[in-house]
Amino acid sequence: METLTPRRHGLDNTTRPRLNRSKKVRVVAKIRGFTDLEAGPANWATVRKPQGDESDAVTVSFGDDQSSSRKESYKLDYCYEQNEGNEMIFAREVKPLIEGVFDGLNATVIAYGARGSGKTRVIQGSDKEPGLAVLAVAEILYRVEEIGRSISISVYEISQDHVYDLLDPKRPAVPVKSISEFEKLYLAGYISCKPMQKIANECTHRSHKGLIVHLSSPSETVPMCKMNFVDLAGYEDARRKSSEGLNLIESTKVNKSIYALLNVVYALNANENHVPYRESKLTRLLQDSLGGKSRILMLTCLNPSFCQDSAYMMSLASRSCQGVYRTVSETAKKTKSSTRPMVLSSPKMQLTGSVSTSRKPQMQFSIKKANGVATVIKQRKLFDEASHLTKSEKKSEKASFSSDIASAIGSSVQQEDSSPLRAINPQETIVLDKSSVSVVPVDTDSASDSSPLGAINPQETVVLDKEQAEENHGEVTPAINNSLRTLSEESQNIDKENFNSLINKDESPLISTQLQKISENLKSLMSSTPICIEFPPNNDTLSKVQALTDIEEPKTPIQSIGVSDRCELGDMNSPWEKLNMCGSEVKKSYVQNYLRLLNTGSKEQLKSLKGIGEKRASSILKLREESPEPFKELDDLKAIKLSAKQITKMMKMGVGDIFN
Ligand SMILES: Nc1ncnc2c1ncn2[C@@H]1O[C@H](COP(=O)(O)OP(=O)(O)OP(=O)(O)O)[C@@H](O)[C@H]1O
Repeated sequence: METLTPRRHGLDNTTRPRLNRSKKVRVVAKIRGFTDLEAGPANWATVRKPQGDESDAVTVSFGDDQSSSRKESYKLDYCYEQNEGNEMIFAREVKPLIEGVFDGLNATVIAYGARGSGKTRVIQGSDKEPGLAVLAVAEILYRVEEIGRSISISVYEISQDHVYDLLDPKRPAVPVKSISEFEKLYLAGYISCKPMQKIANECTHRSHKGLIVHLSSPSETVPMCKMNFVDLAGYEDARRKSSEGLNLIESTKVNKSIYALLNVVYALNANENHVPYRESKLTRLLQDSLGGKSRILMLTCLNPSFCQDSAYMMSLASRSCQGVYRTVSETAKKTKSSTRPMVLSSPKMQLTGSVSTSRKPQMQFSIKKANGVATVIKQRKLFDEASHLTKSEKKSEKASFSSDIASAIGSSVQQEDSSPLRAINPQETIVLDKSSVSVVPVDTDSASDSSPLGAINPQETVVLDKEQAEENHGEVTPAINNSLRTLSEESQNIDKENFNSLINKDESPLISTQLQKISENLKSLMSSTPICIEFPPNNDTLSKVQALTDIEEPKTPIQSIGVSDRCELGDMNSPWEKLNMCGSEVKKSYVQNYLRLLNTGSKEQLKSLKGIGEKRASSILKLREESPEPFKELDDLKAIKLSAKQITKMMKMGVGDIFN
């Protein structure tokens, strides 16, 4: 890369921002240029820019008017197309942030998007085109020289929740005097093989990379200012890969930190009282450059060749503009799964593969142990990997947070109801598998945890993989207790007593029996997916979960979907009620696992199901090509020409088999 001079790159002080940049967060998109292997033009997205008033939002629409019955449109502050390069983004978006940095306001530029969507090319640049970070440092250096201040930089990487200093771990920041010096340090840090990679002897892992430019303070009374550039690891829907072990954990962590960041941006944009910085290492690290009077530029990178993950990222980007713009959806008459646009799909919990049939909590409690690391996370979650809702759940979620979720999952469902009612429903999934033991949430959607109102419906889901379920045959409770003990010992944040008592001894024989039956029945259905059983909640569990998660007792208990639709918490005292409760959970679990199989099973597995022959199996596979998860609820089976009556019959037969 040639040495930069501000003038050569149009960075002289006469280049002033044309737009009013008083907004705290700007969310823009960038459609990357084509690589040599790709051919243009991209026809999956239409960018509509406002005529005249540049402060109006830009609309990006997905789907083809002619062929698709449905079209999704998202509003953002701006969308840069292929022909609009880094220098233009710099002049319009980054330069105003630099102005702010010299006025004492921290700034953060974050590039995020699907894998290969051009994030690095935008932030770091290439031989032909300098990236935003390089252009910004050139500009800052030019200006500090004039006013006698100085800069230093830090370059770091976040991999698997560990932060690595890529320059000099002994020094918090390394002074930089010229752009060539900067490029040498920055690019060297960028391409170096990091500690994690060295250990694994390979350089292919995904990680977030960040640059902090520290601007010295002009006097003791004025604090030092920072400008951050973050190149997030690419989002990838892990369901499409048979991710296992480290890859799956890595993927899950990457995605989670993207959601965590978006949650923070949303909270900041919406001026919420609580901003969930503690959700991830990255947000904690950036906290002082995101909060307060800092300015943020969210740059959603889009792949010009259609990519589902890009579209999904776009829906999230638009979501983080909530409060400023709303997602626009144009839904045509047909709403069958077969016609769903790609962006409808929301990735589900990947780590455990567990299926939750109950309502989505707003605050989650998570205890995880993977690779020897145990952490406890309490999160509010607007953006979530498990943001899937059944139809009936959607109906019951007429509070405003329903529309939040719908937008977050890219759904066209638009709720105008802005009721302030929110619910809190902490859930836990206890996962036992050979490689790791973890207690993780049944990852679900959430809304603001600042609402004073809410329902608490704690449920525990025991997930065993098939083999283990077979091996255990009713040994669930001791196994869980062992896992919990390990977890309790490893985490200082967990009260061992409380945890062990989460398992209600009275229920274990029943659960064990159910587990055994389901295990046997689902054997034919499941190849690798786990089996899921849910414990009914009770008052004891409730208080324990509350104690552990620090969740305030709701002032007004509100019934939530699923278990508590039918009975008050604490009402389930009689064995008959408990049995009923388990029965309903078993049914739900069966349906969810059945749908999961339809969404993931091989053709042969599909054909082994009652009512599904060659033709239907082929049409299921075709639907899956169009949308990664075409079957979200039983109703969706109509897309493969099954009537409601046939579906009910199939389910009855299936559930009946449990008792054969
Ligand atoms: N504007 C562009 N014009 C042409 N090719 C581009 C452009 N931007 C990116 N590319 C190419 O696209 C590919 C992916 O780019 P890049 O590495 O920047 O993506 P990324 O989103 O950072 O990827 P990852 O998710 O793996 O970190 C590279 O081959 C790059 O050269």
